[in-house]
Amino acid sequence: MKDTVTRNWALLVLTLGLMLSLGAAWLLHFSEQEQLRNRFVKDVSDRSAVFSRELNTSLETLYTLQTLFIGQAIPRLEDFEFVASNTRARHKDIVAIYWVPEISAGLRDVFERDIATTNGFRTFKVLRQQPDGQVVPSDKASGLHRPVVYFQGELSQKIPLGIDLTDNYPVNSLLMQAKLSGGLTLSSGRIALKDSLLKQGDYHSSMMKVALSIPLRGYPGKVAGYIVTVIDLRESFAKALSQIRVAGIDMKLWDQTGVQEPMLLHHHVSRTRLEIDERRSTLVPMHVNGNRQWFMEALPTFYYFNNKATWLPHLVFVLGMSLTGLICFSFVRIARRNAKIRHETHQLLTSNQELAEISRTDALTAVANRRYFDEVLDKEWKRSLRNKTPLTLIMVDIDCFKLYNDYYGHLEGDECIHAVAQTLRDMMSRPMDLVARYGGEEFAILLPDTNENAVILAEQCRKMIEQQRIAHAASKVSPYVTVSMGVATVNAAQTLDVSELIRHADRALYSAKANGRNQVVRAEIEVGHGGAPQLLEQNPLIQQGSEKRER
Ligand SMILES: Nc1nc2c(ncn2[C@@H]2O[C@H](COP(=O)(O)OP(=O)(O)OP(=O)(O)O)[C@@H](O)[C@H]2O)c(=O)[nH]1
Repeated sequence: MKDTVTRNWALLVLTLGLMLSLGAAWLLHFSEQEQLRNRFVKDVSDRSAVFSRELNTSLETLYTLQTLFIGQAIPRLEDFEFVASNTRARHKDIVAIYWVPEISAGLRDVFERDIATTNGFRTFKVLRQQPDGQVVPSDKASGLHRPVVYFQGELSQKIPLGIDLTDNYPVNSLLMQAKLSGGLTLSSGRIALKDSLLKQGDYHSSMMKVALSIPLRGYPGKVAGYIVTVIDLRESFAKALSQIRVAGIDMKLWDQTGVQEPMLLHHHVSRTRLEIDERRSTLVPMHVNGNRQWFMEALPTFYYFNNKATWLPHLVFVLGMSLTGLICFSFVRIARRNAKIRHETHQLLTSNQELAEISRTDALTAVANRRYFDEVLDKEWKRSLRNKTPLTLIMVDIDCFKLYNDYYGHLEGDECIHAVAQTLRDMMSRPMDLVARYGGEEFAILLPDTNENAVILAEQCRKMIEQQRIAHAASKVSPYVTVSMGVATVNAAQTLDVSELIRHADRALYSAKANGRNQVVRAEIEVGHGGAPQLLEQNPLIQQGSEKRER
């Protein structure tokens, strides 16, 4: 029972410990992840801000090219190249710059001549691309021309000078939007100028490009123009990211202007090149000039979070479980120690009981010894006094026992004493009746709450012993072992001493002996006015044994 309680308590402590440890570890992990998440959003916002700033700075520098057209309608190639190459030197993400004037077909000849004259060219022609890919001088009679006149940039971006961009739909629409907005205008998505024009060449599809235009005014005859640039977003990213060292995040730049499907402009792959944790991606709006809605999508790799997560939640869990284990262990140890103490106490109690039993038992006869008899007599006497109940004492003595010893020897004598004691004990039916060895071959029987009728029991005992037929060849009374008994019954009184009871029972026994042994004699006692008991007569009313001998 106690073991089950201990086990249940230990289980309860274990369960609570497990729950608390798990809870604490989970809370810690959760708050740590929350912190990492916030840090991630901050990192992404920082990147997006730096990237926007870098790109805007590059775009804004294009306004400087407008200075070329102050005070003159057609700048010289030399001047254009100087300003454009300086701009590109400062902004590595600008890979090419074009000047694209807008002229009416009627003014084409004048314009071609002015370009040639301004730059000392032998000739300059506005070109158009035929369906077979061949480039020929334009023969358009009406409408507008938007030819590429000056170019500064990487050769991979170079297209034939003079080519009319009105034939190129995506670029042409970009120029018209720029004209409408009157400011910086970003193209929708990527436009590969050269591919669109020639459908051949050394264009690198991995290069992400964005076109920008600035409307220009001033040419006689209401001619406007544009500056178109090609921006390598990879460079813009690289430049921006070099300022913020955050590893483990993939970035995607999306254009979501108007209602169109989001268009992927650029995908920056993290240097770690590890697996992406899509669930934690986040979108950040970009603030880039050019009338477009761009978004930065940040996709963290598992590395980003795992690398920053600490071992603290694990440590808390392990420590919690260790503490729980320690408590359980101590609990079980204490319980075991208690069980051991309980067991030892029980053993001690049993031993004490055994010792007490031994201390009050006569070793030869296994009935109560004299010491215990005295103890019980005292208690019963007091009880008799309290309850006003009679108390009877029977003194028993084996007849002619000296002769028995002499005849059979002491060992046989011991056995005889043992047999008589057992017979007397077996005759007692009530648990409170006590048979004790009073000394030598003499016994005392204490019968609480018993009146003079005790002589009947005494006589039955006497008979029973005689009927045992224990041979006693030397006896003067009978061929078998017999006993004489003296019975005394009193009602305890304050004035009476317990020794009186013994004395009267002794005297009655003496009478039984004197009267010929093998008989029961009852002491007649009366308490006088002075309180002293008096033995009125010793009544040998119980007949002697049937087989008598000469004394
Ligand atoms: N074997 C044995 N003998 C004992 C023991 N205790 C006392 N005796 C003997 O019991 C005898 C008692 O004898 P007595 O008191 O003279 O009386 P008795 O011979 O029985 O004669 P009556 O009592 O007059 O019938 C003595 O010889 C004791 O030695 C004992 O434990 N074992």
